[in-house]
Amino acid sequence: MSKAAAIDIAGVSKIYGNTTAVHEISLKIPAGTYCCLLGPSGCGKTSTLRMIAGHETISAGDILLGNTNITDLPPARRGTAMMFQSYALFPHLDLIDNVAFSLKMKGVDKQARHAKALEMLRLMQLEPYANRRPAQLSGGQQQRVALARALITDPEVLLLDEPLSALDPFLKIRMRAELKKLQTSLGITFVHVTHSQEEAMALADLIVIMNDGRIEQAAPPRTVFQRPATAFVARFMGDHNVISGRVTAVGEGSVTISVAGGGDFTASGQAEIGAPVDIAVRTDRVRIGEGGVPGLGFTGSVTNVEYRGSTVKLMLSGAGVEDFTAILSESAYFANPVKVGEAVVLNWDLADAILLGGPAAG
Ligand SMILES: Nc1ncnc2c1ncn2[C@@H]1O[C@H](COP(=O)(O)OP(=O)(O)OP(=O)(O)O)[C@@H](O)[C@H]1O
Repeated sequence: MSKAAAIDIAGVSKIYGNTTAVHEISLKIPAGTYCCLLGPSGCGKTSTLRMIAGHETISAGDILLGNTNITDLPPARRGTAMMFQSYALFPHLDLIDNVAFSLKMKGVDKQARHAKALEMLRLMQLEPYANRRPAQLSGGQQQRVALARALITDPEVLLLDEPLSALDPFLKIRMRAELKKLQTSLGITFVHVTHSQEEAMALADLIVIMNDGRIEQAAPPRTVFQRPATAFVARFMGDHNVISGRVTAVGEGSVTISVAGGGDFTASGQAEIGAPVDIAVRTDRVRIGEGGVPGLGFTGSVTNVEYRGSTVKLMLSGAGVEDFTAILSESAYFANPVKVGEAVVLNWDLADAILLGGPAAG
């Protein structure tokens, strides 16, 4: 196997006619990283992956792999390999010939390419099926063939476009674990496109959250969860309430905001008085039914209760905030069960309310 390479994306844009799909993004992915490009449909993640692969021209900027500028290199000379969403296996070829295909294109003789294909099939625990055709395999096995086929060229970087999207939920979780194991054992750089927050959190060393052709945040999963950089990230990851208001007071490392027609809330961070800002409050850190500190809670009316097994999700509104979510442990909820329409006192700690950057709702 080759060694891993770092990827340096420097001021890269993708323009299709009059659509700018990717706006001058810059990102460094260290060698050997499992990187997930995450974002809603149309945010530009597939265009970014395809530009790294060389399947799409780069409208502006440069992409480097290690020390090599690959911007104008053809796909086969980049040191990357791509695994496609649909696997794109040849139905009339057996697994050996499917896996050996790219070596055949390179003119490698039959004996050598079959030996290498068998080695790849062994790595994927598919050796017993070497003479089968793709239709005679399960979805998970077909995916492993596609992986073997991508890895046969000893890439420094493996690019994966929604590799788990065609699998049923159980297989998805199993294959997710296998992908992680494979990346760890090969040690090469993986760039994996997904629209699933859960998948990115489970797999990535580095999550890159994209929105409308731009990078909102690039950070390890735990940082994304604990310190979302922007309101978009906080909402997209779904573990935070986002409250919009204007700064009315500043303290040592904290700000207090006023919500139009509603309450005042304090959060850690710094901003200028009068600035429109967003703050995030962790949904799992909200307590109910206790007296609290002003600015770190409010009295809300329960609009929905969802039982989720180990937790209970409450939806509330009040103090100018709509659709506020509180995730309580099952025991905390059932110690004091509240019903739709009841008024509930909510509160949290300053550490669980943070000021967000990026464009504020105003
Ligand atoms: N070949 C193309 N020609 C014109 N516009 C395109 C082309 N490919 C993509 N786009 C547009 O560029 C934007 C980004 O597309 P892209 O496929 O990169 O997003 P994505 O985040 O991968 O979305 P999805 O998750 O739906 O695949 C979209 O607005 C899309 O319509």
